[in-house]
Amino acid sequence: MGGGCEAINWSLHQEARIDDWLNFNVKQPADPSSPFIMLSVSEIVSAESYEECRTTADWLLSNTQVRPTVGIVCGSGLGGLAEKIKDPQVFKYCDIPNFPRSTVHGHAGQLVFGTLKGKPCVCMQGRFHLYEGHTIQKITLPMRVFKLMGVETVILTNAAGGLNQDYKVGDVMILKDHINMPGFAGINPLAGPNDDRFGVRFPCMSDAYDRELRQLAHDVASELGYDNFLREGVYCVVGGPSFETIAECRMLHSLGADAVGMSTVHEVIVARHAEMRVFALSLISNRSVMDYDSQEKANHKEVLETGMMRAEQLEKLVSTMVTRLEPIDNNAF
Ligand SMILES: O=P(O)(O)O[C@@H]1C[C@H](O)[C@@H](CO)O1
Ligand SMILES: Nc1nc2[nH]cnc2c(=O)[nH]1
Repeated sequence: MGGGCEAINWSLHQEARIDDWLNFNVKQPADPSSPFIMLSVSEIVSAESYEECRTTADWLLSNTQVRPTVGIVCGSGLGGLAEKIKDPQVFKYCDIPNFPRSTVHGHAGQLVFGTLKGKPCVCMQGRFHLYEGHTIQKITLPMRVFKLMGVETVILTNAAGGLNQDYKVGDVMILKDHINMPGFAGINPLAGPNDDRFGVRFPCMSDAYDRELRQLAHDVASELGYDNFLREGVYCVVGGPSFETIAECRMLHSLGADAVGMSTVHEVIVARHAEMRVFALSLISNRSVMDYDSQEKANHKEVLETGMMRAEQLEKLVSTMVTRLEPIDNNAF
């Protein structure tokens, strides 16, 4: 087997069958006014291409003087962090070229540029999820836009169910690792042709959650007196939007997951592919139901309420961490 990409020698018969498939599956709608615009295979393959991300980054950079080095993603009910940004410049997602729309209650749907304790940053007040119907490339497009704008460190927050029975509602879990359940079925933001301008074909994920940033979080939390509700564990992402069954919670916990959510991991994979540093935390907004006799029921209202209850401490923790972030020394080896 040659070292490089082996040219595929399609037979005439195979090429004919591919043409048939393309004609059948990606033909233009019969009725031109049809709302269902069929994408050609090349458009599907190139969706959220480098050029699209570059267009979005250039549009944003031409509309703000801020040159962010830190990118923050606010999860459900955690958008208050963006309110702490000084001299904010706000862009609604619907006004940003190629950006999807936020549709989930508790996700404002705007990008906020400014400074956090003097550090230039950009904050997503609301994120995108697979269950909203967005493609996995679309929900992770902001990560690539962050990279192209010069962001070096991303801080991701989310609300998650507590699988670990020691966890209480309101605890904050630093992510030390993740389990990408959709990934086992091939739902991975890096699937498809790799664009080397973003990163390598097979990026390592065993170091996804920056050890120094995790230690910084522990140090800051101790200084702030947050040790009593600070945890560190494994986050498992599922597709949603339905919450887990009892059997699913028990399975995920037996697999080593401490918390379960519906986001974050896809963003982490793309951020690490682009070699940005990653720190992520989960607000444990509800305890996953593990017992068939339990009366508890996971619900989004509780998720948002817990976010409001813990918002102030989370904002203080993250903003203090941002103050202490050191620029990445690109000459370090
Ligand atoms: O964006 P995050 O992961 O914080 O949102 C969580 C997961 C679901 O989207 C929602 C369920 O309540 O909260
Ligand atoms: N999948 C999932 N996501 C959540 N987000 C907040 N709570 C939960 C939960 O219990 N399960």
